[in-house]
Amino acid sequence: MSVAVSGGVPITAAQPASREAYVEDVVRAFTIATMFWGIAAFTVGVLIAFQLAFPALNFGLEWTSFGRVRPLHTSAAIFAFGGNALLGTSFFVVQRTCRAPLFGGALPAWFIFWGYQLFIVLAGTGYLMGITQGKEYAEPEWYTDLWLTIVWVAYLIVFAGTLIKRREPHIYVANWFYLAFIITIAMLHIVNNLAVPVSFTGTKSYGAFAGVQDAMIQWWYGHNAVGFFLTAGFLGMMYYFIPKAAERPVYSYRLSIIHFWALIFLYIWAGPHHLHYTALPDWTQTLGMVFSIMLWMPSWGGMINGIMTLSGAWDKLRTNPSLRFTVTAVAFYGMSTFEGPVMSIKPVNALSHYTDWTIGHVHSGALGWVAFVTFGALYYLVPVLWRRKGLWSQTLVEWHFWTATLGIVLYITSMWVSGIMQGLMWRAYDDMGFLQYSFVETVAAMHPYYIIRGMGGVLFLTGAIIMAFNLIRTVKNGQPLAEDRPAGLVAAE
Ligand code: HEM
Ligand code: HEM
Ligand SMILES: [Cu+2]
Repeated sequence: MSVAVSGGVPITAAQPASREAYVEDVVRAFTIATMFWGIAAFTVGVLIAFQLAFPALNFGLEWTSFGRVRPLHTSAAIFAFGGNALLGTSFFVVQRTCRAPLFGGALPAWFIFWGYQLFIVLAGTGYLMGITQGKEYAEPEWYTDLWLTIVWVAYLIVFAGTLIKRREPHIYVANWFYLAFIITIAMLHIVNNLAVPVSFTGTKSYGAFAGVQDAMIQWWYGHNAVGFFLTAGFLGMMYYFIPKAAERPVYSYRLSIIHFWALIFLYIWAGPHHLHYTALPDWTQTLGMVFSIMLWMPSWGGMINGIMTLSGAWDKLRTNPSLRFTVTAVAFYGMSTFEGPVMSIKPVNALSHYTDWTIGHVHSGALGWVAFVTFGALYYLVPVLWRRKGLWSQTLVEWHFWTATLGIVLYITSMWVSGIMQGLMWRAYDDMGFLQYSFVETVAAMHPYYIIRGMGGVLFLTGAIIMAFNLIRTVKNGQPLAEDRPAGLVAAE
C-alpha cells in the first residue's frame, strides 16, 4: 500500500525492484538503542522519583545525588531514548517514502549511529562527574557540544541528500517534519552553546551570553527543544506510522501543510513563557504568552489529522498493537498541548511555575506522547525489519499498554494534585499577613504524592520491560515471513 505516492505516475508493486537496497542494518541498530536507552532512562526516572520521596536514596555520595542524576534522566529520556527513536525512524521513513537508499550508503549512517552513542556517553558520564554548563537540556560542556555538532551536520547531509535523490515526485509530509526537526535543532544547539573554553585541556567554559539575554536564549532553546525535538520529529513519526498501520491515507494533506507552517512559525516565539515574572521585559513575556495560546490551534490540527486518519478503520484499534499506542499518544499530545497554552497564561503560571504541575505537564507530553508514539513505532518496525510475520505475543502488548497507561495516569494526577497544592500553600497568608506555611511544611505535604508518582514510574518501566521481552522474542522466536521479501526498492511505502 502506498501512503506516499501522490501525483506523478502511479507506481505499482509489479514494477521491478531496483538492485539497490535500503540501508536497514543501521535502522535495526537504532531500534535496539532506542529500547536500551528507554529502559535506562525510565529506570533513572524511577530512581530520582524515589529520591524525592526518600532522600536516603541519594546515598550520601556526590555522584548519586539528585542534582547529578536528574540531568542524566532528562538527557537519557530526551536525547538517548527520543533521539535514537527519531534518528532511526527518520532513516527508515525517508528511504521508503522517497524510494531511495540513504545518501552515501551505510558508512555515513554508521558514523552517525556510533557518533550519536558516543555523544550520549560523553554527556552522561560528564553529568555524574559534575561536568555541566548548568543550562537545562543543554548541560553538556563545550567538547561534547562540538562533537554533537559534527554528528548532526552529517545527519543533515544524509537526510537531505536522500530527499534530493528521491524517486518520488513529492516529499511526503513526514519528511517535512523530520527536516524541520533536524535544521532547527542544529540552529538551537549552536546558538545556545556558544561558549569560550577556559583551556583546551580542561572541561570548563564560559557562555557567550550573560544575564537576562542568557536566560532568553536558553529558553528560546529549551522551548523549541520541546517544539522541534519532542514535537516536530515525533509528528513525523505519527505521519508515517499511523497511516501505515491503519492502511489509510492521511486524513487531510492540506491540513498537514497548514499546521506544519503554523507550528513552525508560532513555536519559535513562545519561549518567554518559561520566564514569566522575571527580569525579562514585560512585553516579551506577553508576546510569549500570546504565541503560546495561538499554538493551541496548529497543535490540535496535528492531533485531528492523526486521529481522523483512522476514520473508517476504527476496528483496527483493537487488533493492531502499533495503532493502539500511536493513537493514544496523539490523544495525550492533544491533552498536553491544551494544558501548555493554559499554563502560559501569566496568572495561571503565577500558580503553576516552580511546582509539580509543570512536572506533570512535562510527563503527559513525555510519557503519553513521546514514549507512546515511539512504542507504537517499535511494535511496527521490529517485525518489518527482522522479517517476522507478526509480534511474538499479542497478550504482552495488551499488558504493556495497560500497565503503562495506568502508570501515566498515576504520574499525571498525583502531580496535578501536589502541584496545585504546593502553589496554593506557598501563597497562603494568615490574618496577620504572614506566610501561613513554612517551606518545609510544603515539602512534607508532597510526600504521599511523590510515592504515588514513583509507583506510576515503576508501572511505566515494567511495561517497557515487557515490550523489550516481547520484541526480543519476536526477533528470536517469531515466525519468519514465508518469502523473505527482498530489501530492494519497491513502490514507495
Ligand atoms: C518511568 C518513567 C519516568 C519517571 C518515573 C520520571 C521521573 C522524573 C522525575 C522524578 C523528575 C524530576 C522532577 C522534579 O525535579 O521535581 C523528572 C524530570 C523530567 N523528566 Fe522524567 N520520568 C520518566 C520518564 C520520562 C520520559 C520518557 C521523558 C522524556 C521523553 C522524561 C522527561 C523529563 C524531563 C524533561 C524532566 C524535567 C522537567 C522539568 O524540569 O520541568 N521523563 N522525571
Ligand atoms: C502548545 C503546546 C505547549 C505549550 C504552549 C506549552 C507551554 C508550557 C508552559 C507554559 C510551561 C511552563 C513553564 C514554566 O512555568 O516554567 C511548559 C513547561 C514544559 N513543557 Fe510544555 N507546552 C506545550 C507542549 C508541550 C509538549 C507536547 C511537551 C513534551 C513533549 C512539553 C514539554 C515541556 C517541558 C519539558 C517543560 C518544562 C521546562 C522546564 O522548566 O524544564 N510541552 N510548557
Ligand atoms: Cu515552552
